[in-house]
Amino acid sequence: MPLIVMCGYPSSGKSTWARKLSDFIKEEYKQEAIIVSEEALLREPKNDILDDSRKEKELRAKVKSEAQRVLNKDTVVIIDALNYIKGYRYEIFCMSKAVPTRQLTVQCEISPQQAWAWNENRDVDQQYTKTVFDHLIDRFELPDSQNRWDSPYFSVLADEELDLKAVCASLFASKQPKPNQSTVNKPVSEINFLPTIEKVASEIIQAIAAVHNSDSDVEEIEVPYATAKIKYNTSLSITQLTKLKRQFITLTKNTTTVKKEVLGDMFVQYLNSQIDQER
Ligand SMILES: Nc1ncnc2c1ncn2[C@@H]1O[C@H](COP(=O)(O)OP(=O)(O)OP(=O)(O)O)[C@@H](O)[C@H]1O
Repeated sequence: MPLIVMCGYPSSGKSTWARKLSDFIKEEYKQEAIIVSEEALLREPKNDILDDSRKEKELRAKVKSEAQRVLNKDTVVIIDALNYIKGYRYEIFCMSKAVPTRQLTVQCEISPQQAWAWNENRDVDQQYTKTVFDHLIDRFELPDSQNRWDSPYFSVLADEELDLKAVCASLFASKQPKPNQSTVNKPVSEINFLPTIEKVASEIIQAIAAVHNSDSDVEEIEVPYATAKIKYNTSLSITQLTKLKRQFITLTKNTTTVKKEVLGDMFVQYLNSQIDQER
């Protein structure tokens, strides 16, 4: 069943709306809606974790693997977390595709000033410190409805009600393509997935390696099998790129709906999202 990705500044109402959505889905659709809560997975005070990039990364990984554990075709899952990194949201999108299930994004779209005011009114043990709060706001990569992984996209402003009916209509309306549906472009899984993705990803990495070796001063690299370009980052070694290739293959190998024609662009988007996280 589908996945809802909550997103928003710290203290912007994500948990409040996640609970309301979950209740609405249970009441109106008689469906279980599990909330995977970042807060519930904290093993230390949240400011200590969010102030430490290694611990924060571990927390993100925990949230993702918990969502992956409960995500199946029968349960709605709501990820109630900051979800502020574009590349991380893209990884979640790949995870949904692998099930396959539908995914949508709900952003609590309030101003930093409003979020800080709500933060100050919380119980002290739930408050963000000013340093952590400002740091998160600075690094926030807002969702963009033009991105496939942020779409369908819904937002709720500070003084508004989220349109729960519209969210659910979008969530339950569109049926997932059947894995064996016959289409003009065969899904990769039907055309010998592993050799195909290996070949596409390896040739893309070779194109990046060629630029690495030539010492060229470029910002973007054109690669085969993709219309999107790679954002060039000299600090990313070929060993790291090869590791990212393996991660990408693991993420997408159970996918039944991806067509061969889009694999190259998917891999480029994956690499770019990882490169963004390295910056
Ligand atoms: N629409 C609203 N009007 C006024 N206060 C609100 C509103 N929505 C949430 N709050 C308050 O703001 C605080 C933060 O809300 P909530 O926990 O839902 O945010 P969050 O984005 O999940 O926070 P966190 O970043 O810690 O996960 C709470 O005290 C909550 O009661």
